[in-house]
Amino acid sequence: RSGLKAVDHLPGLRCAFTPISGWGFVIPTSLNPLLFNPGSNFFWSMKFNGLYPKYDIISIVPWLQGPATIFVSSVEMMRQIIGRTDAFDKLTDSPGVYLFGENVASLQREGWKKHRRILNPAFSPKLYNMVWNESIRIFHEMATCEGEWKDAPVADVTTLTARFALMVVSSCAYDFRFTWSDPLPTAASGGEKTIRECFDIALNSIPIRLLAPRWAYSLPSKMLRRVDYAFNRLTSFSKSQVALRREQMINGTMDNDNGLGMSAVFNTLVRAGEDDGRFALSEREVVGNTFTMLFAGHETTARALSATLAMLSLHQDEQERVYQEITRVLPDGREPAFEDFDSFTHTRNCFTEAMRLYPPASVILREAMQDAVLSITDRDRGKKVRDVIIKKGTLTCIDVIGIHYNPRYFPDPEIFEPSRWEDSTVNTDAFVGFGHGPRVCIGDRFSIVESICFLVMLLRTWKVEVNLLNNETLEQWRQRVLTGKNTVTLCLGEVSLKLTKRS
Ligand code: HEM
Repeated sequence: RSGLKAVDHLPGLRCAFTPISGWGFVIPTSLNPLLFNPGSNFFWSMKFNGLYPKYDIISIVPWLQGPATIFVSSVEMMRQIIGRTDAFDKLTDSPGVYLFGENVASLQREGWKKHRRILNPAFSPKLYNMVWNESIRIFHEMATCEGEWKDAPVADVTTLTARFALMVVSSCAYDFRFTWSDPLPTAASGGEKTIRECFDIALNSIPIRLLAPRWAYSLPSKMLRRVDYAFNRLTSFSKSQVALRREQMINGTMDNDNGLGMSAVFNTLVRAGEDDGRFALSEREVVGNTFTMLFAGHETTARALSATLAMLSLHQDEQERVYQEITRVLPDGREPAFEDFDSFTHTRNCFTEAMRLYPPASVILREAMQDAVLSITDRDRGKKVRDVIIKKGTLTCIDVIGIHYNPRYFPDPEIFEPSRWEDSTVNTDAFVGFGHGPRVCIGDRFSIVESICFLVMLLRTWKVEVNLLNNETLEQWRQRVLTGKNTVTLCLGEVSLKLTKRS
């Protein structure tokens, strides 16, 4: 009853667990008859089933575990929640802080201001220029190591985009350089997992890490030990990098600084760790931010790039427009320069449109910090219907998929139509792929720059087509690949592609 009161009796789902919780993620939806568990994937599956029959808001009130929750899918309500307001903030018990330590993405307003202020200057045109150049270097390395895709189709293009994005973010933001075939430094002693492997384990076991109490790791469970090992190893790797960089700063031996010197993201953090003023960061905060950037900055970009390639392989006409744009901007076949970035407008529209359809960050979470008045809008016209009172402590979710597929903002929302972004009347606020308001993604431009560079480098030389497996039809390929799955980010099925060198 208190849950229903918290959401002002808004209509919606009544179930055992809120889907935005560790249990909501791991309990199988096959137990539905018993628990009515919507499961972690319900934003995706419900978009086809009319999640919002009447208003742009629904409530989820769990009767077993988790806070009362609301989901909103209109720009008007999104602004009230993640725009400039004191009524809503990041979660009090933030999973991000628990997992990584205090960091810019997870802290509530007061703590966050300091972190954002320290990090903002690092995201400069100088950094983006470097992101571009590093993307070219890494792309060439990838193409060589992959044998220029002569022998076989790519079974899942995310294996390429994920490694590419991790290499770009670790090189440009952290100065951790490694090679395509040897992803990250292996452990000094034999038999240990590489940092890259630890990264994969950690990424795939976030719900387990959140659910398992500390004492559980002393149980004889191989799986829990593996998870604990991966997180601990990543922490000690990060700490050792901080110590190394600190020593280099003190001795003046910082030679591999990629030309960014003290303004590089990692150096900015380490230097803040040395400060003792108002803008000082503790070691835990430096490590927390390091992890956050690596996690936030690579998986998301990789998913967005894979979705763009999946769309361009299905829509050959759009790919041809991209190719024509590339040959127009680079008629002499020279290497693209950062100064060309703004000229690749259609390439960028394709990337934005793919991110609209498959937003890697598919929900944005906030908590009501006080009893808050929310003006709710109706589904048909987006007009204000009435005010509701959302009680303090309610979990508030911006349903990014819900907004991106809301036909009021994007007519024929299911259709991949990059040219809709050429229309000056398009509501750009309805694209929430990188968030909105003061907590908007700090790495949005970073990610767009590396992605456009990747697409230009790939599509100028290779034609990308869908690769049908085991006699499947194109429709079966669509079903297999284009069904969103909510893990930590929204991902597609394995995007299998065929790359043919253009003559
Ligand atoms: C396609 C790629 C990316 C997507 C879809 C994405 C998405 C988002 C979204 C939706 C938010 C807002 C979260 C909220 O309001 O609660 C966010 C915040 C953030 N992102 Fe990204 N991001 C991407 C790339 C990156 C990159 C490359 C970096 C770093 C190099 C990065 C670092 C961050 C950080 C630190 C925040 C927290 C900002 C703050 O709270 O002040 N992201 N991102």
